[in-house]
Amino acid sequence: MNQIHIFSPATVANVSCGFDVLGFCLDTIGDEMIIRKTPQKGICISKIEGYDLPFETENNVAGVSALALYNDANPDFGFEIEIYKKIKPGSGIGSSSASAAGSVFAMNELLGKPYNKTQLTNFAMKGEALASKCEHADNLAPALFGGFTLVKSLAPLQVLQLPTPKDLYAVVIHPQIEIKTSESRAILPQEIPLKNAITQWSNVGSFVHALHTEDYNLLSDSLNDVIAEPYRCQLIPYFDDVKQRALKHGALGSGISGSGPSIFSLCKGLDSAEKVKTAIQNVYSQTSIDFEIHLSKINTEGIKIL
Ligand SMILES: Nc1ncnc2c1ncn2[C@@H]1O[C@H](COP(=O)(O)OP(=O)(O)O)[C@@H](O)[C@H]1O
Ligand SMILES: N[C@@H](CCOP(=O)(O)O)C(=O)O
Repeated sequence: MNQIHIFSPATVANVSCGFDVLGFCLDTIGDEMIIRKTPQKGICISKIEGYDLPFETENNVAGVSALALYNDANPDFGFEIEIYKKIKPGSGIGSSSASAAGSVFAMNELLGKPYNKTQLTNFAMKGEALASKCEHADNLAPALFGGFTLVKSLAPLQVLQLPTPKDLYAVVIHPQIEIKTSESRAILPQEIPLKNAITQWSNVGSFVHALHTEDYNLLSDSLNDVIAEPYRCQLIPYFDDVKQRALKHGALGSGISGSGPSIFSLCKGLDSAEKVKTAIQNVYSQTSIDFEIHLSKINTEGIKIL
């Protein structure tokens, strides 16, 4: 095989209670990428459609993660990358992660799969660090493993794949403003009160338990963030209105998707998700802010070969 065409999905990181550790994968929005072998050695980004992003390998997250794998594998040929970008950069639904995970997934396939998913996540973290100014894997892991994931540790990297309750749907609303992950991280305090830490780790534990037991009430009760949301919500216009409206119309819970500005809601069943979608899109319809809205099943497969 000399060429591969993939769908690299958008992802929701943090999931309220799991800052930098929890994430899940969407199936209705993602980038497409075509990666092919080239006789000349090295990594080259030959095409980018959709958004204006750097072509230089070392300035594009897809290129940086590709280089990390390439330098380790050291093949006697090169790779050319085409990116068809559908996820707006700075969206909070893992735009950079889709590119970083996509390039290493595709190269691994073309090399005959020498690396496992954890190793691919490690290479992709080098690319993600270019965008976020620090390494984190909570978008990469769900893109590469599918479903819900928990990043147990970064060094050594340990990713746990969590179960996905079968009736779970996500609604993600994306007001069309850009929030850079690096800037949204910079406003967070470096230290947190013990009281908040206790609340947060009890929520992460109970959220993971709820996924295992398909306990939607517990899941709903655990979707609470006392660490990042109080600071980041100020960057997102009408955040409280969206959250309250989603809850009122039956969402299990809502929160900031990744570093924002997207806002996710988790819902039990398609009917409920459709009601929540209608209710929250009315919030931004009454303002001058453009938005996109996505209703998605949880994508348990992750990146797909097209
Ligand atoms: N292939 C790429 N896809 C998306 N963003 C990229 C890519 N390469 C570099 N970037 C840069 O990464 C930043 C967007 O990443 P980030 O702030 O993490 O947004 P998101 O939350 O959508 O991933 C932008 O500054 C963008 O120029
Ligand atoms: N844990 C990170 C997740 C960033 O996600 P993104 O989709 O905004 O890149 C953070 O909260 O900073």
